[in-house]
Amino acid sequence: MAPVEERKRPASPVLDEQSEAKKHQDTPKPAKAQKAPKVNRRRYRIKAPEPTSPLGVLQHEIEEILESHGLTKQLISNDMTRLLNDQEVEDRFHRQVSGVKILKLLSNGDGVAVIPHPEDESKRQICIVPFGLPGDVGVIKVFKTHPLYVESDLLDITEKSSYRKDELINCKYFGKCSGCQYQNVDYEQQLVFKRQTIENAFKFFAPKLSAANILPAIGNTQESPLQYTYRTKLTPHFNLPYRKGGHQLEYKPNLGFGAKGRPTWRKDMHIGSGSIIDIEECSIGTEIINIGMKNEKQRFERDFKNYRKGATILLREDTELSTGDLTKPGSTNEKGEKSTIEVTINDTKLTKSCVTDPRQIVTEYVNGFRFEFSGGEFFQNNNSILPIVTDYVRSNLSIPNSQPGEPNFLVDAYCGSGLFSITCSGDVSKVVGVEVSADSVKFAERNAKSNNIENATFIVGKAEKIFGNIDTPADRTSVILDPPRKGCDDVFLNQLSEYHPAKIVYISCNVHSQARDIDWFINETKNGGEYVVESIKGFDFFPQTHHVESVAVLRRK
Ligand SMILES: C[S@@+](CC[C@H](N)C(=O)[O-])C[C@H]1O[C@@H](n2cnc3c(N)ncnc32)[C@H](O)[C@@H]1O
Repeated sequence: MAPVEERKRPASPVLDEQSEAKKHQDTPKPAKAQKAPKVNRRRYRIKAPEPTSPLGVLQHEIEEILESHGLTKQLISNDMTRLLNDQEVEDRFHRQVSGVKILKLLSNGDGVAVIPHPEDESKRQICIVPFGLPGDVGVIKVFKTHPLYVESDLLDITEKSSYRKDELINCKYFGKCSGCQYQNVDYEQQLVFKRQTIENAFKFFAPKLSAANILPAIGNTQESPLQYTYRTKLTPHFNLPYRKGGHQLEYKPNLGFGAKGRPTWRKDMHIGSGSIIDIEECSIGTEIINIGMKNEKQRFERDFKNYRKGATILLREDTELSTGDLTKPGSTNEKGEKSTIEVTINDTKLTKSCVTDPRQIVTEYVNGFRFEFSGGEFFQNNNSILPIVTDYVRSNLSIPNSQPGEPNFLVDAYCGSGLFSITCSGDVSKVVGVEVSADSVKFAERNAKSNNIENATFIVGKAEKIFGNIDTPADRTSVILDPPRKGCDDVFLNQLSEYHPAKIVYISCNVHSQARDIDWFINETKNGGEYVVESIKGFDFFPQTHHVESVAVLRRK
């Protein structure tokens, strides 16, 4: 293959907030009169966030709010060095405010409001209010200040949003646990919020495609068949305080999930105020995962004194045919017996158990295919939606204007243990999967074999290197991309463009990096301009949370 032109995306834009804060740090020092005692002034350290990380996305969302309220960055910027060095200023800033109206939702599911500045009547603050819904009016407490926004806890709701249906809440920890954001929103409305998240992602991160008005309308978000009890993996964790001399801990630390501040708006909720909430059960986890949680919690109550530092506990659902190997280790109850449950799906009896060892082999069934993978490696977490997603991806691989009998090929970049390679193998002549984890490739090969798939091969390596090994004709090849949250890098996108496949199906758990990659691929790579974005559609892998998976289909014009 000819050498690929190395074009690079520009580095992260320098944040205005950085220069703003730097300005405050650089204020001239007063002229030396007499030697004053040295005061150690604390400086605000600024890290430029990765543009498509939650903090990077927030920069765009703040800009949009400012624009819609006729505000400028100067009107909302906070002098962080003063705040860090003057207790009085800090007290003024960290305060209770009433009558705060939530204006909109951020892509991370938090509400956002504009509140008065505590020092200057002409200024305002952008205030993030977790668990606030657009239209809610309430009392908040500001507890942390940043250069361009403040964080708060929702203390009370005085006027309810029309979206708010608190009677739908299914979990006693909702409203404090950082896991779910939307339990009190109709499921149909959750799907609408997620479509809006994708629309915003393309507006913010695909500015050229948006300005050219050539993106398709974002499709309706595909619902998940299960809206609770769907998560096949949970990872509760605990922290241990530092103990001088390694003294044993006398009290049991909380084991569960992170708390989202200290909100008090749910008057029927009485749980402690630690940074980790002690969780007994999680309503989005599957039944066997919750049984595993109960077992591991009991074990932790007995063993916590033996731990020297905090840890995360793996809970991963394992599904075996009831006639299969049931001797595998799994979470055990207090009598030392392995916990299992029996379910029947389409007349097939299955036994479910909960794996806690990251090195143990886990089994899952998707669309009649059997998958094995290491408990600690990546596998999708909502089994109920996987048949729908894999069918959708498969149906979008077909090459336009194909004649009957013409061969077609599939390259599955970032293939993991072969989920898409295997479920889509029936429709193509040959599949090549590539994956950086040698362990996952080992399982992809094993999964192809155990499912009697003979047209799939797998390569251990970086997706960026794959095109040197691909010999299938590009105009008969579709490429699946399913990268981690950070998306694809420039080297990969340049190579993909050079290879010039007939179809690209880009699956992503971070719609922001997906939008950025598609904009860059089409506008900045050699052959990118020859592609059209055929469709973009969200899939709700994580009901009750703000997360959305997005599938974008690109084809050569
Ligand atoms: C979101 S997962 C998708 C896996 C698979 N498609 C599935 O659905 O099960 C992303 C995968 O990309 C792999 N990965 C990360 N960086 C990579 C790279 N540079 N080249 C190839 N694979 C990579 C990870 O190990 C992980 O298995």
